Amino acid sequence: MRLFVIRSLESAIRRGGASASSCRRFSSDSGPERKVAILGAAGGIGQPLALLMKLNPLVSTLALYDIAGTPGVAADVSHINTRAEVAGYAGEEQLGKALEGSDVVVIPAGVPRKPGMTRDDLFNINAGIVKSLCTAISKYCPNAVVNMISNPVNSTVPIASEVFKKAGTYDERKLFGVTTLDVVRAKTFYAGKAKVPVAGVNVPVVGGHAGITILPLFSQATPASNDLSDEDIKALTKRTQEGGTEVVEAKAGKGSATLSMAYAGAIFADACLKGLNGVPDVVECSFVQSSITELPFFASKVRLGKNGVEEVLGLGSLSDYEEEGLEKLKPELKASIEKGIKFAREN
Ligand SMILES: NC(=O)C1=CN([C@@H]2O[C@H](COP(=O)(O)OP(=O)(O)OC[C@H]3O[C@@H](n4cnc5c(N)ncnc54)[C@H](O)[C@@H]3O)[C@@H](O)[C@H]2O)C=CC1
Ligand SMILES: O=C([O-])CC(=O)C(=O)O
Repeated sequence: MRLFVIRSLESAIRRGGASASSCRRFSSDSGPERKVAILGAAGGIGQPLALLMKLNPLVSTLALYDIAGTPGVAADVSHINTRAEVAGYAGEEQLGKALEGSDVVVIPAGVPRKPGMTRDDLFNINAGIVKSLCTAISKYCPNAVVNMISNPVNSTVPIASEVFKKAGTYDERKLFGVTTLDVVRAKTFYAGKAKVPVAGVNVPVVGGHAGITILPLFSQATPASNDLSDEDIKALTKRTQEGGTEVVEAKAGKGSATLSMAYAGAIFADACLKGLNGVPDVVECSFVQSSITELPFFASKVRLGKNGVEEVLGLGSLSDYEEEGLEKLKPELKASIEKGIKFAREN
């Protein structure tokens, strides 16, 4: 699954090189028609994510929406000779058209962090953006699977759930907070430390998507490593929890992770599409409505299917260090969830 981008690139190149018919739509080996909409598509994440989704052979229609700038991004991406038909939509009056008929809506709309800020500092601006976009989703594509990237994810997902509930369109199986970047980071950092090939590494990351609420479960990492000390595990955990801040500081005021996030977002959207298409055993970590802890939303492994979440998988057995991390994260995650719910109910 991790190789889909490379495979897509390879197959795109093969098609491009095969014959003049490469400009036709290829659906025979790509499954059913699937429309993906990206909201915030002209942004730092949105643009590379648009590129990666254009390379995904499961996508037949790609709608790129932003408040401005999307016609240029769409014209650019549309020249790539892959299956997806691309259209750009700019401004609120075009949002309905962008959303109509969407199977998957990916939302990287909103402001990113600058050094010194927490993700929660983005709440005041991004909560309103997410609320208005979700209101439009409930109107124009109420059955779509929603992939929420906009921060703070720990609050924006609960906001989305409340908006959908108010509109009478909430299906808890179809709302996902995208935490894939935490998994991507945990895999990379673990592979580097354990000196194992990164392509075969798996690490579940649970909890939420901010600071200590990000809880990588290195005790369940595969392949297992006996060479890592408790100190190594603590350092890996901290680096995963602060991966976003590492990028924000390195970018020094020019935003947060965009390229790695686009990669992670493309992996997660691809998993959702595979699930919708009936591919069995598609499992990814995501922040979803959950009853595996006492918190109403929680990130854990979920099995994806034709209707979104098919099964929220349990946490498995945790080390003492992870148990401690789990108890520590709960108050912060609970407060962020409640903040989102309160905002949506009062605004
Ligand atoms: N879930 C995760 O793991 C991650 C989440 N993020 C979050 O993703 C969000 C976007 O980050 P970037 O792309 O770097 O920011 P950016 O500022 O480069 O792009 C955001 C885009 O959203 C657009 N936008 C603003 N209001 C909108 C609206 N009402 N409708 C549609 N589009 C709208 C802007 O015009 C802009 O093009 C931020 O909130 C950031 O914190 C970033 C990295 C990882
Ligand atoms: O750190 C940020 O603000 C962006 C983000 O969520 C991440 O990179 O994990």
